[in-house]
Amino acid sequence: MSELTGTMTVYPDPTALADGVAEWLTQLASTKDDVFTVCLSGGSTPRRLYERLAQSPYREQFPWKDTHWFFGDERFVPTDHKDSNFRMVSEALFSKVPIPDGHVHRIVTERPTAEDAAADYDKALRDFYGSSHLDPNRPMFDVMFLGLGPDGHTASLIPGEPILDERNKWVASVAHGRPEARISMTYPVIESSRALAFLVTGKEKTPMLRAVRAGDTSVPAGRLVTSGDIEWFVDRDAAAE
Ligand SMILES: O=C(O)[C@H](O)[C@@H](O)[C@H](O)[C@H](O)COP(=O)(O)O
Repeated sequence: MSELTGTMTVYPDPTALADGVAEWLTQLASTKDDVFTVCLSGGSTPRRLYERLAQSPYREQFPWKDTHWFFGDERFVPTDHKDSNFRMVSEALFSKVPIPDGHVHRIVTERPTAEDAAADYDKALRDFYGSSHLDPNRPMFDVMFLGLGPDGHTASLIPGEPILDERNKWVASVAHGRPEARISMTYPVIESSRALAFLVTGKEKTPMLRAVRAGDTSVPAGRLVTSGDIEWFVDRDAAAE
């Protein structure tokens, strides 16, 4: 049983959650005296956070020049496609704040196959990390943002997909993503984070939120194992309070 209890902060609604997490991330980033690395999630809940970060006071306070941005997963679509996570984050955040060139590390989907795109990003991560061995004492990310699907998926660690058993690759393709094939980080690299920050809103998530926090390893999110911090940022509906 892997305990994912962590710390849960309950906000009245998704708007308050976005502001609270923006504050948390800004404070965390400001304590780091060197490069700060954030891995982003897709989904509607994280989008509110990205939009809030682009507004005052975070727009002025956040250390954009010291931060590198990564993607935990991506849909295998062009970057101008409505389902692209990169497009979503670009519209919500990247286009509105002063991020230095080379600090956004997107999953390049303009490749012949999802497998090619995954292999490219796998190499890019290893190059950035500077090694092909993930040292538990040197996590790759300061913060890994994760959503939670009603079926217990997170990133594109989707029930029934071979990626759930992938322990060597850092990035793999997911043939049966919804609505398209996907590219996703695997467990080892997602777990190589100082903090896993789950963003969960809505009544439909309540059962899975409770199950995963209680350590239900029958679903993908419940199988995450980390020595880092676990932060649950949820709204009142998801917490069913
Ligand atoms: O690319 C994606 O869509 C995410 O990787 C996915 O794992 C998402 O985080 C969950 O499906 C929750 O999404 P919501 O927060 O929108 O419910």
